[in-house]
Amino acid sequence: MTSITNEKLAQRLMVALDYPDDASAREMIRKLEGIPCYMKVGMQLFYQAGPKFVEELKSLGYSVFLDLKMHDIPNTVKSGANSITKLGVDMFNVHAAGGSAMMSAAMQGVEEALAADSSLKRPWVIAVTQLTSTNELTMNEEIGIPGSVEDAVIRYAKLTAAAGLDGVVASPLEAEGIKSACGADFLTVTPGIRPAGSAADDQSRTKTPGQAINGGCDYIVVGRPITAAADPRAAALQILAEMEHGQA
Ligand SMILES: O=C(O)c1cc(=O)[nH]c(=O)n1[C@@H]1O[C@H](COP(=O)(O)O)[C@@H](O)[C@H]1O
Repeated sequence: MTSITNEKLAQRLMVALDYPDDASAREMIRKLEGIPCYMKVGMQLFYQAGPKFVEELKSLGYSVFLDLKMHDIPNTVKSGANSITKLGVDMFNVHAAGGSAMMSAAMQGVEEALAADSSLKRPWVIAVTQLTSTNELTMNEEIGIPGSVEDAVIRYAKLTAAAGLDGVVASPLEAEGIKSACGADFLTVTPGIRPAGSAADDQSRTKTPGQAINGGCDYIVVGRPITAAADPRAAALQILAEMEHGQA
């Protein structure tokens, strides 16, 4: 049976609270009560529920990944990162496609917030490489990046590491390559997680929770396989069990 107090696993499952309002998100949080996990707040929920909801999650004791995927000119991303750091989140992201000046500016925004308020904790800052919904055909023919997705992801990961960020968002297929290119301590946060037999939905590059953990992913991000399940609590426990035992 899964030990739901296992702190290590608690730091490795991130539940994507992709909901249109705080009431619906709260209902899911209630169903998952006692299950150790990060909570991920994305654009849909944050644009409706805002900083207050982040505060609520923090007061409930959750670690929070604020997934707003910033991608703008360096000065704007620096200011955004500064504001996000003041929210007290544990992790946030930018797009690596914004380039190294933009990513360094994000880090500067974080540092300035910390310098102004010593009670703040430094959040992990990570960069999205190629979205897990992207396949090679789309990347080559629509986005205009040649070569394999893995090569493009690793190129972005190296750029991200050089800019001083803590890690990347990538698919579980690329985690091993990222670790060998950027070092074991460079974080791999991986959506595109689908338990065996579940629908891929709009994800293109997927692995099961067990395969992801075996493949060196540090954190796995799971939305619909938990939130759209008939019994979300059972689905989350099943994923934790698979993570713990490393089953495919
Ligand atoms: O940054 C992210 O979290 C992210 C990056 C990416 O490349 N792919 C991706 O799916 N995500 C997010 O991860 C979650 C995956 O949700 P499900 O597909 O429902 O498991 C969603 O909230 C996405 O916004």
